[in-house]
Amino acid sequence: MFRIGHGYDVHAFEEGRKLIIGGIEIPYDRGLKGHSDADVLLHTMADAILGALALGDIGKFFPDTDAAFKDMDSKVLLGEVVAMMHEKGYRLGNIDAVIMAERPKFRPYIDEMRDVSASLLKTDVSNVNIKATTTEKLGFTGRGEGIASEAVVLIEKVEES
Ligand SMILES: Nc1ccn([C@@H]2O[C@H](COP(=O)(O)O)[C@@H](O)[C@H]2O)c(=O)n1
Ligand SMILES: C[C@@]1(CO)OP(=O)(O)OP(=O)(O)OC[C@H]1O
Repeated sequence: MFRIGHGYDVHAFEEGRKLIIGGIEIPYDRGLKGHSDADVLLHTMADAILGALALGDIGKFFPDTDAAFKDMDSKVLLGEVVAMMHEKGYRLGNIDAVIMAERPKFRPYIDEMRDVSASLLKTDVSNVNIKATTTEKLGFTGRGEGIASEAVVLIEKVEES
């Protein structure tokens, strides 16, 4: 049995923070504001998986009012969501994600992001697609106020042997 899920997340830029996207640090003059490390891409992937499982969203499991999740490494967050998926008897089929930002240019970092994500998702890298787009200077991403990300995921029930 297959189930699909969708994730969407936004974080505003903030000076004095590291820019962490897809589990890696991207050289840039500012980072993203958040209770955690604000890894908008990994949050989107986690939300997509929770969506496919009809379990809600990451804010339900990792509330931003809980000091335990302050400055949390989002690789840990995604790892926990993947563990939930496995506990429910599903594995990842494939995931397709997009990062929306005017700057920086993500293309040089996409392969490393895919490798890190695939390892967290416990799947082969061929099942993970990550792309980036500007929004042609339109909207909050176009004005350079923040970064948005979206992902669609397919998960499949593991057959009992
Ligand atoms: N932050 C970004 C945005 C885009 N890219 C890459 O550039 C290509 C062209 O972007 P358009 O918005 O003009 O379509 C896009 O296909 C990405 O490969 C990027 O690396 N980082
Ligand atoms: C990850 C969490 C928890 O640290 O905080 P943020 O980094 O603010 O991220 P967001 O996507 O707003 O919501 C999930 C949060 O509860």
